[in-house]
Amino acid sequence: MDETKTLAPAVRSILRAADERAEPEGRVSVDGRSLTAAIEASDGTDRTPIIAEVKPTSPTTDGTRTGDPVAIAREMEAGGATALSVLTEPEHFGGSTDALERVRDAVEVPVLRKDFLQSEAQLDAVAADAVLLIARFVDDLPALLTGARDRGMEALVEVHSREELAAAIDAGATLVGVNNRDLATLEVELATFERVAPDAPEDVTLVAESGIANQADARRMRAAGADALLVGTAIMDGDVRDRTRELVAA
Ligand SMILES: O=C(O)c1ccccc1NCC(=O)[C@H](O)[C@H](O)COP(=O)(O)O
Repeated sequence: MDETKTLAPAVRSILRAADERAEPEGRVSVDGRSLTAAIEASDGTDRTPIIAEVKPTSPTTDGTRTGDPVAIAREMEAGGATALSVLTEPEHFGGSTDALERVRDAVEVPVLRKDFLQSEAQLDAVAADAVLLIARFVDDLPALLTGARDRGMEALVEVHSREELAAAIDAGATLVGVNNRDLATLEVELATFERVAPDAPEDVTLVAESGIANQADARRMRAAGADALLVGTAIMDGDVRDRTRELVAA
């Protein structure tokens, strides 16, 4: 069966657009800031590591959020974010590689590139400290993991099920995000993280992604084993610095 048929139409459209984007020229080489180390730096403190996402829009967002990505990123950092996630997908998320470059120049924390990468060549579109690799969309995960590492970037491997987690671990992933959003329906269920997390080996750094709306959700994900939380909407749709600070204090 064609795997893409089980995806939401918006996700199929995202993947088609990614496929049609021109391949970057050249090869990036990054002296990356470690996302894993930044998360681990909160161990033994009362801070919740938050990866705050600069998210102009998305298929499930009404309208587009205006605001300079750099100004937003600075507010996130001032609110105590451990790292930032910047969308580089232009057509469905309003992101750009230019926004990521400008954000990375403006902040000191690690910056994750959030996109829908399917091939090694796409890693070269922009220098980031880490890249998201969605297990479900990548044919050869070990090759992409090696490709990212060879360029000096960490990889956050995103999974949505216990089977995908097992495949990610087999491929050598050490930084894993469990997406609470089902890319077949776009529904968000925090129970997804709770179902998948117990299968993760102790030495894997685990990130809970999507649908974390408030401090109660943040505490729920931490109780289920999240080492860090990736949050977009709840931060973007309020006072960015205050919302970040609240989640860091959860
Ligand atoms: O957010 C969407 O609408 C979306 C739709 C289709 C594929 C992916 C999508 N989101 C990507 C993300 O990973 C989220 O932006 C990220 O986890 C933050 O989620 P949230 O805090 O719920 O904004």
